[in-house]
Amino acid sequence: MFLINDIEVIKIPVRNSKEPFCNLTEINKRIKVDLSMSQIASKSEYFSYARETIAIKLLEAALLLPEGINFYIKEAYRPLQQQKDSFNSVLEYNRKHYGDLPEEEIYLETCKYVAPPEYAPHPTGAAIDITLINDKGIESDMGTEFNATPGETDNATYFHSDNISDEARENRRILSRALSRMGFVNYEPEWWHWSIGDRYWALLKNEDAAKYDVVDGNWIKKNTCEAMEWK
Ligand SMILES: C[C@@H](N)C(=O)N[C@H](C)C(=O)O
Ligand SMILES: [Zn+2]
Repeated sequence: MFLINDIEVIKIPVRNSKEPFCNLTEINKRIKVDLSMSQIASKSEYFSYARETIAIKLLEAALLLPEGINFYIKEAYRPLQQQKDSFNSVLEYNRKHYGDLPEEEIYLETCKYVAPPEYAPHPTGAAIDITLINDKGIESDMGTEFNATPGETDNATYFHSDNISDEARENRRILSRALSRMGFVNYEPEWWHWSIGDRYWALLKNEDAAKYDVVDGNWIKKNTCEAMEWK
């Protein structure tokens, strides 16, 4: 398993595709978005936007889900400043919590949970944080809360953790089967984090480069997908 800051990941070049962003709230009723934003730090108006390829592949994946089960997006695009703030605050927390560990290990523990801003996929529009929800609005049991940390869950946030119930394991399998078939890759320390087109994806898929560079909200505003007939 690679961490998001491993040398094999960060040495991958980035191509800077000009691919537009799509609002994931507009795609299909099988793709729902947590509009409360209550479990994320970002207040960005573009938190539900991702690159067009992600939107297209997500739609295809949604149609593979069992009847009555839907995708539930928690966060997609995240501004770079938010990524910096989150990384620094988790690093600070870990310094207090794991005070007796060497700084290098504290840094690695932080990278399991939040990517260093220099290599982070959310500010490029390549990553989504996603879970499952039924037609009655009840989220599936995935074994941990969304955005729990490996440290506080005895590593149960790891996708392949054996430290979860059979039901949660089956729900993770449902999530993975649909997303993996459409080309998404998972970040193993977080069952909810999936991407296409970032460095992590390029490494796992043997691609010679990542597709997307960091953009800001002004760029997204000028480069949104044409309203298309998704459904
Ligand atoms: C903080 C969590 N939701 C997340 O997105 N982690 C990954 C590793 C990231 O920051 O890209
Ligand atoms: Zn994520």
